[in-house]
Amino acid sequence: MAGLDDVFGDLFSSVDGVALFSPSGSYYERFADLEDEDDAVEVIVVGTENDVGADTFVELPLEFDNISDRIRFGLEGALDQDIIDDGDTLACATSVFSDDIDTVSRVRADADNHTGIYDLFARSRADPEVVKSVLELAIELGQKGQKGKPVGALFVVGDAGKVMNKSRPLSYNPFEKSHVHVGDPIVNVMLKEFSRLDGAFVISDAGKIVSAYRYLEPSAEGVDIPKGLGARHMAGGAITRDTNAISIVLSESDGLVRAFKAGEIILEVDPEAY
Ligand SMILES: Nc1ncnc2c1ncn2[C@@H]1O[C@H](COP(=O)(O)OP(=O)(O)OP(=O)(O)O)[C@@H](O)[C@H]1O
Ligand SMILES: [Mn+2]
Repeated sequence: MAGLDDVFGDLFSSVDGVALFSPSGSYYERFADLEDEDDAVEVIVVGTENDVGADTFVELPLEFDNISDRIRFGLEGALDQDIIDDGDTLACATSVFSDDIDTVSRVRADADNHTGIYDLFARSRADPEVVKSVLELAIELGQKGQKGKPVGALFVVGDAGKVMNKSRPLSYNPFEKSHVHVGDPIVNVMLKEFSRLDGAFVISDAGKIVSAYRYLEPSAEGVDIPKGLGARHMAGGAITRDTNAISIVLSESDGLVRAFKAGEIILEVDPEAY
């Protein structure tokens, strides 16, 4: 019988590179030595922070709990930064069951299979930090709800002028004359408080809260949303096709947070998993 090394070895034989997801220092060191050899493979570190000081690094906006999202983000980022080429095969080493790396996936970086998860943060009109703050806020809101009750919310981020033109007020805008930004803890409390109210929040590229209570009126032709979801998701998806905004939607009915770009769902996260 072939040894296990022979069988599992196929997972990382003849790969073009190795992607290490949030490796510990000592784990990374073992690869750094390998890189100095003649038949060196490229070593890419992917993580929320470059703790190990790797030369080749792709920054994650958050530790995706879903492994395929995590790997896709890393590979789409590496392709975008020209670290790897379309068609390259990578051994992606990540942790699933503990903090240590315990899993290797052999993945081909296929530009045609592009999900847009990296573009959502790095190539949206809005500042990546703003996208990240809004996503975190939506996840937090999904975990806690409002006073224990599940709550829904719709955040439209970026291209605010155009978004305002494709929407109308449902009520007095509490952010009318204010200059407040997402990410500020007090503002986050206000946003959570106002999430009980109808309509969407409109946020600028730089994170300024432009309006609450906005009723979106994009053309929804040809926008598909999962069954069971309604007007909030339809409007949230469609506005990202009509404008260069992205949207982040927390569903009151199924509790999931979804991000839309160009009319498509790019990311779906379960707040309870964070
Ligand atoms: N065009 C719109 N613009 C802004 N907000 C909207 C729009 N349509 C609906 N909403 C908001 O979404 C809320 C929920 O609507 P609906 O139940 O149809 O959406 P949904 O997609 O099923 O979302 P959920 O999963 O949260 O129920 C409404 O009460 C309203 O506040
Ligand atoms: Mn609904």
